[in-house]
Amino acid sequence: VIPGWFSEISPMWPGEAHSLKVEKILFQGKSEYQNVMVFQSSTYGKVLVLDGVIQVTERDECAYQEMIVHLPLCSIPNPKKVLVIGGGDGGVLREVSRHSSVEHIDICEIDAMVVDVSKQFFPELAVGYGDPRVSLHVGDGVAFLKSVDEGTYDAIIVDSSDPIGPAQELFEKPFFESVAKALRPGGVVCTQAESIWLHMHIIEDIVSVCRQIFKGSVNYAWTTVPTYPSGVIGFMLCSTEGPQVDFRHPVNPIDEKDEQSKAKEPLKFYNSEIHSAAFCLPSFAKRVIGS
Ligand SMILES: NCCCCCc1nc2ccccc2[nH]1
Repeated sequence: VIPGWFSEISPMWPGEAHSLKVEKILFQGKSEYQNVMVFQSSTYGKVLVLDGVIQVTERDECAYQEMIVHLPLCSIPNPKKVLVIGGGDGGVLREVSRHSSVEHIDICEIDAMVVDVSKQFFPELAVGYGDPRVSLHVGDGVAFLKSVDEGTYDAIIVDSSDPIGPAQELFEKPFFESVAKALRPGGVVCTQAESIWLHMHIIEDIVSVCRQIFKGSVNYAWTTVPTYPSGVIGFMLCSTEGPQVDFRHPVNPIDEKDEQSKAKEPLKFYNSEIHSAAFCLPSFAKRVIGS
């Protein structure tokens, strides 16, 4: 261990470790589910770490939060009811609330410490909790989905950590089946779906499960996040049977028309061109994922 540096060593990326220079450790705790740490980095702002894995940094979180939200929500004409599984830092909520058509946002986060730590150290992420349309449920997303009526949501966003730890069940077939049930016909889901450089086997399994369950369309998109190992992370975008969803051509572009977005910081990463480009894959990934 080099003093003053945080190295992200994890079985999720064997043989490599991204490092950030540490100015000061701001919080260290152990919740019911995981170790939680916040530190001030020298060049990426504040950093949230769960069980030794970087979840967000102030400098590059926009690339992840904006894409995981606007790729699904800009692909359907009029999203009204949205569910977020995970996402306890609040960044996803901030992005969903840019859509003026949205009437209600449920968020189910298993770890209350993540919510509290975000409110204390990441105000520009936790701002998402201030939206009156938001209702927070602290608990297991698997159980929450079993409790909702069929066809409740237009969109479900699964902003999970990784299959090692509390989020493990969010990568398994029963969970995807309950997501499909909770969506209306032509509803959409977007899940955190690992890295094509590191996790092609995990992605292959997720794609095959999704193709069995989601009879609309199944797509993989990706973005660049410098503080995620391999510099990229991807998303599964699926729609249920019903009104066709063409994820590659946003029907509901987000721009200044949404008065909510006027009240907010302008988008730093997402735009309609990068939306379409996100679905273009390198050949080694296309062979596995299919187009
Ligand atoms: N909710 C935050 C999503 C990121 C979780 C941590 C993480 N960081 C990653 C880097 C590469 C591939 C998958 C990853 N998963």
